[in-house]
Amino acid sequence: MDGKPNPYSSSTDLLRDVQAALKRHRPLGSMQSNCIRPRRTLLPQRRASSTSSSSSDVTNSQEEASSKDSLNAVVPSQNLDSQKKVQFSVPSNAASQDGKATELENLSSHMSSLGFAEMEWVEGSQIEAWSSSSSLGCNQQESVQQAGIDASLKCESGVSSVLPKRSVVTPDHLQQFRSFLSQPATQSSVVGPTCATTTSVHSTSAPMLNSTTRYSHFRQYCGSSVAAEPLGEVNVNPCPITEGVVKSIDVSIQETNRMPVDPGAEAEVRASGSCIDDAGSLSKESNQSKEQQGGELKESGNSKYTSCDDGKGKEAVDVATVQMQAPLPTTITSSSDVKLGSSKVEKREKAASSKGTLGARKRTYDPDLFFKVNGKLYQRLGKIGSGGSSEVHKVISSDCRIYALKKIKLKGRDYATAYGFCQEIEYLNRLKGKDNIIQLIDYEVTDKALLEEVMKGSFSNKDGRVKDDGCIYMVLEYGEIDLAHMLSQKWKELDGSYQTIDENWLRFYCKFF
Ligand SMILES: Nc1ncnc2c1ncn2[C@@H]1O[C@H](COP(=O)(O)OP(=O)(O)OP(=O)(O)O)[C@@H](O)[C@H]1O
Repeated sequence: MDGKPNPYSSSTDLLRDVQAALKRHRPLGSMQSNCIRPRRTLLPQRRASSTSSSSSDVTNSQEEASSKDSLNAVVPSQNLDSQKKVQFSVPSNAASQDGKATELENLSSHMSSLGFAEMEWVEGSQIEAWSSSSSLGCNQQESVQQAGIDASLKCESGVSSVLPKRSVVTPDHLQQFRSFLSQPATQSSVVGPTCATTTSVHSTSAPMLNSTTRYSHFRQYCGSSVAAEPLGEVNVNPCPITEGVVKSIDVSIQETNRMPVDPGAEAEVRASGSCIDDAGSLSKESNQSKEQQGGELKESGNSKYTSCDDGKGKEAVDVATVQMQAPLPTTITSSSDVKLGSSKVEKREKAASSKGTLGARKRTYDPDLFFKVNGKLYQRLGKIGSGGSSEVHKVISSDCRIYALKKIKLKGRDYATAYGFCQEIEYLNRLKGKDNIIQLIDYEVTDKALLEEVMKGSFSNKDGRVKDDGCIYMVLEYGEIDLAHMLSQKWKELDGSYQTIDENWLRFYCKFF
């Protein structure tokens, strides 16, 4: 036919070749899944014919072609278009697919002459699919140039991973592709995941994102709320952002150092200082007032800090109060100044009210809970015992020491008895520093004239009685046990027996009591 030598000498050879061709190019719809393998054996031929495609490209293209075959088999209505597109795409690829295309052309012509019309469809669809898929690979620059497309842009923008899935490259597709390429590069990030990082370059949301990120960095590393800088500065270059952060921090620090000393704060400092003094004296009197004093000290420390950090040393703040200062808050803004102002007023009112309360408590205390001896308060912990004219209580002092406080009521007693009670004080004073003697820590006789006579050794008012509600307070060392308790316990142990207390035992313990 057409004057060309007929390679098929007989119909048997022709049929054998046709069967071989059918095996190689049978549509996937009529084949089992494992029938794809013989087609892969043809890869060396295609690879040899292709000068620019890599092995991976060919493999991918072939697989795409297989899927294309199945698509064409399922949708035969596209057969006519496919045949047309074969004529469109084959010439561009025929040169590179020399052996394969020639063989298929020959087969096609012979099959058509023999009336195998379907063979032409299968062949055409196969070639079209193969050529279309291979022509859309990243390295198939010939087909890409035919479409007027830059292959590098296709590969970089990730189009290569999308287009091969399309059935055929039609003019509409090419037009869409051209319009796609004419769009700004920012949208390429939407198509290809590899360009996603470039989205923020032209994104309108990027400034907000950057400023937010920068603000969070401020909060994270500086812990201060600094006014946001203009967005333009932020988005031009990431480096200035860092500089801006540093500058802003410096500004905030300078503002901190330049904070003027508030006269009100100074007065507050002095007021809190005097309050400390008062509280210091009160701490000796009451533990409750001491707790309040601690709260007062904390407040004064906080309020004092802003005025003391001026670096000029104007404020003569004692070391103790400075050590109690709270850490400097890094947030210094106008709003914080307003808050500081209001807090100062509140603190002043609070200090005034607390000072009034402290003054009231300074004068009054619960006599059932506290004993006052020579201006010192002792809190009652419990009653130890009682004697003929007194009662002894276990107490704790302001320096947290435990004592025994003996209280002798003088009201209504005759003067001679009261005089005898006061002599006990004199004797204990004489035994100060002696071993095995309970030490007298402190004492107070409310009737000062009585105590003076006792100390002088004079006794003028023999028939008189103590008129006032006088008491004798004696602060003693606290003894765990005394001889009386030792003897009572010993008698309990010997109760019911005919034994008596061992004299040696009695001598031994009498040395300690
Ligand atoms: N310093 C002390 N430490 C511990 N307990 C004490 C102390 N002084 C007294 N007591 C206890 O208090 C109780 C009463 O003591 P107090 O001195 O009043 O007793 P008294 O001397 O026997 O009586 P009075 O002296 O009135 O005749 C005693 O039983 C004693 O156990």
